[in-house]
Amino acid sequence: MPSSARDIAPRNSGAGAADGRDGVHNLTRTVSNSLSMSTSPTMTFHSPPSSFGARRLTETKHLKPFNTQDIRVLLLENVNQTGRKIMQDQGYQVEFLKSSLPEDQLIEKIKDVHVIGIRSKTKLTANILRHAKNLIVVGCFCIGTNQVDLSYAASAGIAVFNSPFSNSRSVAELVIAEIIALARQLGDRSNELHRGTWHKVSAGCWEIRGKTLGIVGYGHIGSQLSVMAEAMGMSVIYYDVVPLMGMGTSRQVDSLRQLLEGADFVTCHVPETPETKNMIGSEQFEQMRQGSYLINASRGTVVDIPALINASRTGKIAGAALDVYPNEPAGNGDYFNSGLNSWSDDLRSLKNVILTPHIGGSTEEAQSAIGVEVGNYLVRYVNEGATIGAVNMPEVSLRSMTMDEPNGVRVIYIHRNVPGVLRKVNEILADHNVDKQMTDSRGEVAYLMADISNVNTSEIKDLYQSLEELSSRIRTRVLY
Ligand SMILES: NC(=O)c1ccc[n+]([C@@H]2O[C@H](COP(=O)([O-])OP(=O)(O)OC[C@H]3O[C@@H](n4cnc5c(N)ncnc54)[C@H](O)[C@@H]3O)[C@@H](O)[C@H]2O)c1
Ligand SMILES: O=C(O)[C@H](O)COP(=O)(O)O
Repeated sequence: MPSSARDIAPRNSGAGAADGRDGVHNLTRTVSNSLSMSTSPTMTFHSPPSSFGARRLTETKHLKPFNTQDIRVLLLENVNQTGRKIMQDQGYQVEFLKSSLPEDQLIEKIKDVHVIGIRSKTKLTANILRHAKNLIVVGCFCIGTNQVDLSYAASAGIAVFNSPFSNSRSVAELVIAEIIALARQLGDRSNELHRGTWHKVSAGCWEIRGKTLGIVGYGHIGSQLSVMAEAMGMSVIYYDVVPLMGMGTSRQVDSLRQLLEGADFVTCHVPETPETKNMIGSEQFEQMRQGSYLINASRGTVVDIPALINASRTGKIAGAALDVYPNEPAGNGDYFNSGLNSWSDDLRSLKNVILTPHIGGSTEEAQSAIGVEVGNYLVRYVNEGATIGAVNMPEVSLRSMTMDEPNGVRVIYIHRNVPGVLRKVNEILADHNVDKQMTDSRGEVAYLMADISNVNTSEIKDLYQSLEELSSRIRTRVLY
């Protein structure tokens, strides 16, 4: 892969001479600058000279906009270096922080950036996103997207991407380890010997062969786990809100109650939603088998922790493993001593309860794969406007920008999904040759992408302004 950053950088200074669109370069800068003050940030890029564009498309994964150095990226929560490198290689200005940020600091930082990369801790609420005047895209370098107000982001023209399954295997493997660790009380034995006590015991310790695993939420993680558990001789039942084909000989049950009554180990793999909040509470612990085990590596809101403490004290459950908690801290350091949760001391005092700091997806393999996947989504969105993989926008892509066409321009128009918009947009585009166009909607937001050729430099500003003036507009981008 050629180093496109070096190919392009020198042309930045002499852009006009190289691409023959000298006047446009300055004009577009003016448009961009004035717009960056408005409530509707728009970014307009310069393409490389057309004679290079087509070649670059075949040689690199992404078409590189001309002024990549203008793109400002904020990466929080120690996003893997693979993702960081992908963006640095594009020439973007990348700021990297190891932890999340408190709301006030995040609001200050987010005002300036075009791209933000986060993991599960950074809450991007509507209140925070309202300040993100230049932001065009959010990358969740993880599976969960519950930390982002997805519908607000869409309504503000901000696309959100995640990595839907790159850490699924890591989570499933952790859960397998926990099933055995709980069955054999490994955590307690290890702690005892660390303190110097030899406590050899078989009472209450079991093989997992022949036991039943109940999986709540049979998605990417649940189904991986199902295969591994059966390979170790367990029977698997699962409960999910949608009918799903079971792996191996696993079997779907009709209700959560049925699962709880039939499983020796219950493990949760559902997303954080209003329906899954406290999904496992006092009533559900009552329905579980005497001496069974609970594992939660999904989200902290799914299990009612005081109810779990009670179930453990009464002996209803013989053990539990928690990887996720309500109110997780922004970075490494104090948690249970921080006074965030009233139940911390009670939880810590329980026998055969394994507590891990949200490490389900924290393996070298998973983090590196997530960095590559989300990094590529972000670059493709910034450079080409492609929304394939977005979790809050319709998925739209065209095969390539018309860089080999004379004066080719890509128009991206994110708009409210109301009648009559396409007619108005196409009236605006009517004087040009529309080579390709695709549009799709998702809920209240629609996304239109059109590649048009033969756009004279003097026409670009008018084209942009005309689209901006339509009442349906959420965001206009013109890439060229
Ligand atoms: N501990 C970690 O580090 C870690 C890592 C990755 C993911 N996670 C969490 O695990 C969750 C699951 O991950 P996944 O990749 O398997 O997700 P997924 O979307 O592939 O699967 C989730 C499943 O839950 C089902 N579901 C949704 N609501 C339900 C309900 N109310 N009752 C029953 N089933 C319901 C869905 O139909 C789906 O099949 C993620 O949302 C994330 O929050 C945690
Ligand atoms: O949603 C996820 O992928 C997991 O919860 C992992 O989150 P993390 O990247 O913050 O560890």
